[in-house]
Amino acid sequence: MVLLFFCSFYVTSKPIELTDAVDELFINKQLAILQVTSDDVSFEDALNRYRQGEFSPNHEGKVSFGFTRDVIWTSVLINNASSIAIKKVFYLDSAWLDSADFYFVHQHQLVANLFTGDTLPFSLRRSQTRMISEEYEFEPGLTQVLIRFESKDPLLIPLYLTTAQTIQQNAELNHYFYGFLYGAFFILLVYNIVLAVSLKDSRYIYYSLYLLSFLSLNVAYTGHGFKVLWPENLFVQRWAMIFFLYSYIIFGIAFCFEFLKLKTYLPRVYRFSQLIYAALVLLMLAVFINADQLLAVNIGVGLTSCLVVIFISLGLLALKNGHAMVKFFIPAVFIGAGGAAFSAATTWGIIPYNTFLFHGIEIGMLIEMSILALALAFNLKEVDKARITAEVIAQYDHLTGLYNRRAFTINAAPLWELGVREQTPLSMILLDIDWFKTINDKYGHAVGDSALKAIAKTLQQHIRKSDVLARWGGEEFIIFLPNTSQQAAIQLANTIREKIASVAVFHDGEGLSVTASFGVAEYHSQMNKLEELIKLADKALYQAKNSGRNVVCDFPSPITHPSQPQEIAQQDAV
Ligand SMILES: Nc1nc2c(ncn2[C@@H]2O[C@H](COP(=O)(O)OP(=O)(O)OP(=O)(O)O)[C@@H](O)[C@H]2O)c(=O)[nH]1
Repeated sequence: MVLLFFCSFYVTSKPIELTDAVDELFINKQLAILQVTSDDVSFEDALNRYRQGEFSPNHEGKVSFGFTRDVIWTSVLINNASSIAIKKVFYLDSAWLDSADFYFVHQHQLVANLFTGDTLPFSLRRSQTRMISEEYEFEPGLTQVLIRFESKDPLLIPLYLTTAQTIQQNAELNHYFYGFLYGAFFILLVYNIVLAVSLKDSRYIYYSLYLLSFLSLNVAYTGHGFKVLWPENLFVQRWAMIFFLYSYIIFGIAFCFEFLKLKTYLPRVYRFSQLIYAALVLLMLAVFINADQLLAVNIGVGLTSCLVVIFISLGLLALKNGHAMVKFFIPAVFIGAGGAAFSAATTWGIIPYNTFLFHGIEIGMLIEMSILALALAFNLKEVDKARITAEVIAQYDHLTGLYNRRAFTINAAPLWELGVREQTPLSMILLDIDWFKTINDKYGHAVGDSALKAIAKTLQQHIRKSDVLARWGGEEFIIFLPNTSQQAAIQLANTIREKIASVAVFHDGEGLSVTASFGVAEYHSQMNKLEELIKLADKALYQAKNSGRNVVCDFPSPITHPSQPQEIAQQDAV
C-alpha cells in the first residue's frame, strides 16, 4: 500500500520542496488532475483513483477548464524537509469558484480538510482575502494535498503556493491598481452623467450606463462585491455578475447604436435596433428564469467576444457612410472590446491562461472609455463651435456683413449707458437710400444688392472703431456715435452723403449714381432710452426725405430748438 502510494507520486509529479520554494510559486504545472463528470466522487474515491494512477500530470500548467459541469480533482505533493512546521497559503487568482475543498494527507492520514468558495458566506471564510485562499501549516515530511474544484462559473484555477505576507504585499499593489481604475472610471462616469443631464444628449446617457454596467461587472467578478458589498448574500453573489454582464452587453450595444447615429448613417440596421434590444432583454429574462447559472455565463461571455466584431463592423460601415466621429470609435472599441474578447477567450480556455490577458478587459475598457470620453468631448467642442457660429451668424446681416438690428441694440446699449452716466455727447445718424424701389424695379434686385453692399462698405470706411454701425432695415442704415456732438455727427453725415453720391454702382458696364438721405439727432438730458434718440433721428430723416432727399437734417435738442428739424445740406436726388 505504502509502495503504491509512493509509486503514484512518482507517476504524476515531483513534490514541491517547501524549503526551496520562493515566496510566491505558481504551481499549476506541479498539479496532477482528474476531471470527472459526476460530483459524487468522494475524497476516498479520488485518493484511490490517484493511487491507481488515474490522475494525469498537468505539465503545461493548464489553468482554464472552460464552462463545465465537471468536477476537477487535483493533487499536489508538498515536502517540508525542515524539522519545523511551515505555514503556507494556497491562493487562487480567481474570485468566482463555487467550491475549493482542500484535503491534507500526511503519513497516510487525512489530517485536515478545509472547505471554501462562493457557496459559503464571505464572513465564514477562514481566509478573508478577496480571492479564494486557504492557509495551512505543513508538518515536516511529505504531505499530499487533494483539492476538489467545482463551479457554475467558468472553471478557472490559477493556483499559487504563497505566504500571508506576500498576499498582503500584493493586496497593497492591488489596492493602488483598483483605486486608480475605479477612480478613473468614477471620474469618467460623473463627467458624463453631468453632460447627459445638462445636454440631454442620449449618447452621454448610454455611455454612462455602459460605463456603470462595466464598473459593476468588474466589482462583481473581481470579488470586491462579495467582500465589501454583499458578503452574506449568496444569491446576489451567484447572479450579480451575470446580471451586470448582460447589462454591459445591452448598454454596450445601445451606446454603439447611439454613438454611430444609426438612424442617419446606417438606417437599415436602425430599423432592426428595437428588435435587437427586445431580443437581448428577452434573452436576459430567459436565462434568469431558466436559472442555469453556467449556461447564462456561457452565453454572456460568448456574446462579449462577439461585441468587438459587431462594434467594429458597424463602425466601419458608419465610417463608409461619412460619420467622422467614428475615427475615435473604431480604435476605442478595438482596444476595449478587444481586451474583453481576450479575457473571455482565456476564461473559456480557447487561448492559454495568462494573468495579463485575464485582466485585459480592465485595461482595455479604461483605454476605450477614455478615448470615447475624448470623442464625446470633441463632439462637445464641435457643438460649441456650431453654437458660436450660429450666434455670430445671428448677429450679422448676410448681405452687407454689418450688424443687424438686434446686434446694434446689444452693442450700442452699454455705450449709451456709459455716455448717459458720464454725460458725454452721444449722437445718432439714420440714413435711407433714395428711390431705392425705383433702382430695384429698373435695374433689378442684384443691382439693388450691389448698391447696398457698396454703401455698407463706404459707411465702414468712414466710422470710428468705437461707433456702432448696422443695417437697420431694408435700405436703412444706422450709426451710433459715442462721444460725438451733433455738430460733428452732421459733419460726418455730410461727408458720407457726398461719398455715397460719388460711388458708382455698375450695371451692364454703365455706372449709376445712388444717393441717401440722413437724419441726425443728439442725446439730451431728458432722454431715458436709446430708442428715444433713434426716434429723433428718424424724425430728422423723415424731414430729409420731405426736403427733396440727398440731404442731412438734424433734430435739434428741444431745449434749444423745441420743434422742427433743420435742413443742413441738399443736393439733387437720383
Ligand atoms: N435689392 C434689395 N432691395 C431691398 C432689400 N431690402 C429692401 N429692399 C427694397 O428696398 C425698397 C424700399 O423702397 P421704399 O421703402 O419704397 O423706399 P424708396 O424707394 O427708397 O423711396 P424713399 O425711401 O422714399 O426714397 C423696396 O423695394 C424693397 O424691396 C435688399 O436686401 N435688397
